[in-house]
Amino acid sequence: MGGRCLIADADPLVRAAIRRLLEERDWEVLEARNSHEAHEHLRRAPLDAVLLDDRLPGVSVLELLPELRELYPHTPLMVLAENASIDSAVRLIKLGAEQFLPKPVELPALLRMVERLYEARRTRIQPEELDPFLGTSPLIRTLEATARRVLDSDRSILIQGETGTGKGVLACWLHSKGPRAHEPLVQLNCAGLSPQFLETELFGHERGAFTSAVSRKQGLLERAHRGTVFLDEVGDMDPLVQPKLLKVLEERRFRRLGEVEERSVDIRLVAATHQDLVERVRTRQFRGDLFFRISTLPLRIPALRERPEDISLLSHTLLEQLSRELGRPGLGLTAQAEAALRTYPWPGNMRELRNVLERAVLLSSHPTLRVEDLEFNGFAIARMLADPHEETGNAPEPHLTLREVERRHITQVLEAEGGHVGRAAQRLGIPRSSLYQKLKNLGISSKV
Ligand SMILES: Nc1ncnc2c1ncn2[C@@H]1O[C@H](COP(=O)(O)OP(=O)(O)OP(=O)(O)O)[C@@H](O)[C@H]1O
Repeated sequence: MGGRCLIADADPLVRAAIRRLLEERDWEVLEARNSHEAHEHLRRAPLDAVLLDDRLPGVSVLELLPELRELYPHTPLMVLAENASIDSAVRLIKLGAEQFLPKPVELPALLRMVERLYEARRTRIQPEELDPFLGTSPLIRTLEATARRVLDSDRSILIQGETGTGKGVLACWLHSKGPRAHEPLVQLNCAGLSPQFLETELFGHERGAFTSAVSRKQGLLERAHRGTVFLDEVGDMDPLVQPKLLKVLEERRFRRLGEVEERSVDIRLVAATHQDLVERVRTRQFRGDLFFRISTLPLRIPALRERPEDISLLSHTLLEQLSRELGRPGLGLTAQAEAALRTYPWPGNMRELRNVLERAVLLSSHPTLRVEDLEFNGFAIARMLADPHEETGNAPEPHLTLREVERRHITQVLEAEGGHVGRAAQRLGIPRSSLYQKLKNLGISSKV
């Protein structure tokens, strides 16, 4: 028995083809031609899957995804993407897409993906059950030791790490293992929020505090009383709101908007950012006093490429979780697939690793995932290994010509930089013009 699926795509032929496919499997299908209609359907009744065209008329999918993710956190959102690059795919996933499928859509792959994600919802492991310290590398061992030391303190914690390293997972762990575990954990992502929205979310407001404040609203701080507030992307917090947060941390008091009386509150702050906050303080985008207040207990999560020795263990653990969730227990990896996973630089870190494995579990039908199954949106990891039948890892490959080594290295760096030639040139330490010359000579396309 299927669930209810919304197809949001302007093309009637695409909608009709997907409708036919899903209805044959007993799904109830709804259609939307633009973002407005998609919102309408979502508002009316719960859905088990949403397929969104990345060029849906109306609001851009980059704005629509975070909105839908926030409003309907448990609905699987899948994007049908035309010409998606690694960069844009990482962005889509980060914004809340569960998966994406390149267009033109392969219908059997789509069906498998929708049905398996639907099944997986029932058995999904909750964030507080995830172990943020998987691995044996000195970097991750040190992180665990430091995190355990700061667990019982009431001081604010600042988690720093690149996108997708698991800052949210670590924040959940800190809450669920600490003394406030039985109190609420309230989360807010500060990125891109206007000062007024951020203020009303954090502090709440009284009725009539501003034109649209038709009723009173309790803020997140009040909801988190005695518990933990997790502020993600704190580096993006609007400078107008920063002094108000500082006051809460220093005095444990705040005011709802439009209220005269102050309220007292007892919270522990866990803040996270992927930005260099010292630099933001230097450029006056972040207040120095707030930085000192929140950074007494800093925790830095290493990027995956800083701890390649952990990737095999991480891959097996994630694969074990995913294959259970997706109803394919016991899936393994070939040695070549494992080598490819170790070789890839993972710009999207744990999120990307999880996504590549999830995609492979969803789409492959082999009991052991092969290097050919590890595909990141048109960029098959297999291509990184010139000869997919040969065992490779981080070890040097003396049989390669200098030209081949150069070609592979440039391709890898370019892919890690999402196809951005300027950034790749910088990383390779050569002028951009020289990199263009090399791309031409070596026959590498800059479009990844
Ligand atoms: N230790 C882990 N075990 C299993 N999955 C993990 C782990 N760490 C991270 N993930 C997965 O990676 C994804 C990203 O994690 P999370 O949101 O915590 O990262 P983040 O660093 O906060 O990302 P962002 O910078 O985008 O806010 C999630 O899907 C999460 O389930």
